[in-house]
Amino acid sequence: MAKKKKKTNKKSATTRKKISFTLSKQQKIVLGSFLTLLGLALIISFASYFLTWQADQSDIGILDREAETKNWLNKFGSNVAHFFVYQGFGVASFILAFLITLTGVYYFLDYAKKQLQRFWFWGILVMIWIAVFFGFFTGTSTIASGTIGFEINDLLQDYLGLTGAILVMTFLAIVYFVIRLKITPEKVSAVFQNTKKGIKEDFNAETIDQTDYEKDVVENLVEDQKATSSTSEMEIVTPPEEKIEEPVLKTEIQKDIAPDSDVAMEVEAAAEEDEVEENLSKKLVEDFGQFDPTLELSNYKFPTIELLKDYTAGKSITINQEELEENKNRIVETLQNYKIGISNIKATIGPTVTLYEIVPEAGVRISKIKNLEDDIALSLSALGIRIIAPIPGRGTIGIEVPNKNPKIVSMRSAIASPKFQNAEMELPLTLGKTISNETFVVDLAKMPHLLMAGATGQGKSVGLNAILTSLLYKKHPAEVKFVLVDPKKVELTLFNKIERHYLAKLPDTEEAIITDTNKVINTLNSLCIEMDERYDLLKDAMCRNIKEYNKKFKNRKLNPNDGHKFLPYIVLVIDEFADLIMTAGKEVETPIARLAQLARAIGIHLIVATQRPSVNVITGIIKANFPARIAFRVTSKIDSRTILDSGGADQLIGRGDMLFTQGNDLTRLQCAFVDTPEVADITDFIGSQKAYPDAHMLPEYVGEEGGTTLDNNVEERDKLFRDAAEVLVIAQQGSASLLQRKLKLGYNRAGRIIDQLEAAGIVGPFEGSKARQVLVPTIEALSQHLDNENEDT
Ligand SMILES: Nc1ncnc2c1ncn2[C@@H]1O[C@H](COP(=O)(O)OP(=O)(O)OP(=O)(O)O)[C@@H](O)[C@H]1O
Repeated sequence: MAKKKKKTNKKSATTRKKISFTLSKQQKIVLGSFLTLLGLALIISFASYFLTWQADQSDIGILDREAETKNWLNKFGSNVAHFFVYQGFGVASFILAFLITLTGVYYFLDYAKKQLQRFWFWGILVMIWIAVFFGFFTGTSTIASGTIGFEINDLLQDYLGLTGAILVMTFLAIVYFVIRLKITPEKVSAVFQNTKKGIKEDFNAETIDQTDYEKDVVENLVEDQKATSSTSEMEIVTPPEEKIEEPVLKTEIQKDIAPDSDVAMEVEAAAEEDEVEENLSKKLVEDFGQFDPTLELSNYKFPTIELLKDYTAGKSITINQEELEENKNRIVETLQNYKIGISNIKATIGPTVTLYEIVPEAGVRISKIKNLEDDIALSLSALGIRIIAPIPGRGTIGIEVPNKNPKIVSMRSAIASPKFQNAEMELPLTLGKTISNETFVVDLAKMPHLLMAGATGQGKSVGLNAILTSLLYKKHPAEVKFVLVDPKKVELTLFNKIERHYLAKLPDTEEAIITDTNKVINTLNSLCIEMDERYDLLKDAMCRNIKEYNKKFKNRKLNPNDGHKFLPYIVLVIDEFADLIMTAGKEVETPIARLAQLARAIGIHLIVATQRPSVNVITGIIKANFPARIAFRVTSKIDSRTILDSGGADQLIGRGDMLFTQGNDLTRLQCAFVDTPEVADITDFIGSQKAYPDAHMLPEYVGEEGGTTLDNNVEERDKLFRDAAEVLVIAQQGSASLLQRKLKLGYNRAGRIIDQLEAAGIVGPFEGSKARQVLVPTIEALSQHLDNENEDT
C-alpha cells in the first residue's frame, strides 16, 4: 500500500515536473497584468451585454466594421459577451471572467499557484451549476442561463423530469457545501446557536444604546436650554447614573448566569485541520532558499592564485631539437641492432619526459621490444626509461625518455588551468601534468581512497601538499574537513593554522594534527563511529550516498530536529603509514580496513602515504580497498609491484616524477610542485579569516582504558553505564546494537558496557545470535539494584 502511494506520489511529481514551466519574474508580471486586464474587460463587456444584448444581437460579427454596437467595449465586447453569456453560461459567465482576473492577480503578485487550480476547478463547476439552475426559470429566453445552461437543464428534465432534475441539482449543491465549504450539520447548528445568542446580545446592546441616546438627548437639551432661553424655566431631570449602568449590569448577568430555560450551549466544532498546500520542503525552499552550508562563514575568501609561485615563468617547455634527434637515432639504431624495423616515430614532449611513440614494421613481436627495455636504456644512457608496449588505445609502442633539462610543474599553473577551475567534481585534485603537458585532474570522491608510496626524497610530501592545496582552492571550509596524521611531526604542521576552518579532531584534544600513535587509534575508531552514525542518517533519509543526502538536506527535505545535518566530506591523510603499522599493528589496520571498505558512500576518504610499500605494511585487505595508487620513485622492482601491481615505479627519475593508477592504466605524471613557503602563505591567508569557534568535532571514542571487562568494579564503570542500563531495562532487550543506536556509541564501547552490565547482574550471559536477557524488570527495580550496590561498596 505504502509502496503504491509512493509510486503515485512519484508519478505525480514527475507529471508536475513535466507540466510546470518556469517563467521569469518579468514574464510573470506581463502575463499577470494581461490576464487581469482581460478579466476586467470581460466583466465590463458581460455587464454591458446584459443591458444592450437585444440591440446588439443582430449586429454580431466582428469582421463587419460598419456595424454599430452599443456594448461598452464595442464589437469586441458584444462578440465576446455573446459567445460566453448567450451561447455559454449566462449570468454565471461572470465567474469565468472573475477566474481570469484572479489568475492574472496571482501571476502578477507571484503567489503559489496550487490554490489557483482549486479556484478554477470549483469555479467552473459552480458556473455550470448556476447556468443549469437558471435554466429552470428562463423558459425560452436563454440570457440568464446561457445556451449551455439551458440545454443541460433541458436534458436533465427530459431524462429525470422536473423533480428528478431538482433533486440532482440539490444533491450537487450539498456536495459543494460539504466538500468545498466544509459546511457540516454541526457547524450549521453552531451558527444558529450563535445567531440566537448574538440577537440577544444585540438586543441588550440596543437597550444600552437607547439609554445612551436618551442621555445624550437630555444632555443636549440641557445645553440648548442653557444657551437659548435663559428666561424660560424648565425643570430638567437628568436620569440618575445608576439607571444608565443598569442595563450594562443586566447584560453581564445574562451573559454569566443565563436563565435555565434558555441555557445556551456553545458548540465548538473541532476545527478541520488545514491541508498543507504544497510540499513543506518546497515551501521552505521557496521561503528561505536552499540551505546554504557556507552561510556561517559567508564572507570566507578562497586563497588567491597569487599566493602560489610560478616556477616556470618565462621558461616554457623548450624543444631541444638536437636532443630529440639524438634520442630518436639511438632508439632506431638500438632496435635495428635487434632486427626490429620501425615504420614511423613520433615524439611528445612533456615537462620531465619525452614520449617517443613508435609504430614497428609489420610482423614484429611486441614482447621482443618489451624485453629490450634495459638495452635501450643502456644505449640511451639515461635513467628512467619506461617502455609501454603497446600504449593502450593507440596501437603504438611508447618509449619514455627523461629530458635532460626537466621543467618544474608549478602548482600555480595546475590550479589556474581551466581544467581544474571548471572541474565539477566533489573533491577535485590536481596532481600535476601528463606527458603531453595536460593538467591532470581527478576526483578523490571517485577514487575513493588513495595509496601513495615512494622512497624518501622523491616527492611524497610535496604530493600530499599538492593534494591538500587543491582541496583548499576548491572547497569551502563547510564542505570538507581534514583529519591529519603526521607521525613525523613536521610535515603537516603548517596546517595547524587552519584548524578552525578545515580540520577535524577528537573532543578534549589540544592539537588537531595527530602525531601520537595512541591518538591515531582513537581517531580512527572515532571515524568508524562517525561512519556508523552517518550510515544511520543516510538510512533514515533513504539516501544511497553523501551526495544525495546533502542534496536532500539542502532542499530542506530532512529535518534538523531529527538529527540531520549537512555532512562535510572528511579526508583522512596519514603520512608515514609504515611507521604506524610498526608501532600499532592491528590496532590501526583494523579500523583503516573498515573505513576503506565502507566509508566511501558516506564521504570519508583516506589518503595513506608510506615510504616502504612492503607487503606487511600494505596488506592485502588494505590494497584491495585502495584502487587508486600513486607511486613516486621506489628503490626496487618488488616495491613497485607491491604498490602498482607492476614494475615501472623503480624506473622513475624522482623529484615528483610519478605513476598514477585508478585500477587500470598507468599514467605517468609530473607532480605539481608546491613549496613549504607557499603552503605557509595559503594557510596564513585562510587562518587570518573568520573561523568556526572550534575545529570540527569527531565523535567521542573511549579507548581501552575506558573500563574492565567482567570485573564488577563500580569505580571503573563507563560514564554511560547507568544510561545504558536504563535503555536496556526499558526495552527489555540486552543488545549492544541498541545501545549503539540510542546512546550513539561505537561498537567496542557498547560491547564493553554490555560486559559491565552482565557483571553487575543487569543482563544475562551472551546467548549467541539472540539478544541477552534483561534480568531487571523495571526502572524502579534497577534504581534499587544500583542503590543496593552503592551501599555495599
Ligand atoms: N613535484 C616536484 N617538482 C620538483 N621538485 C620536487 C617535486 N617534488 C619533490 N621535489 C623535490 O624533492 C625534494 C624532496 O621532496 P619531498 O620532501 O616531497 O620528499 P619525500 O618523499 O616527502 O621525502 P621524505 O619521505 O623523506 O619526507 C623537494 O625538496 C624538492 O626539491
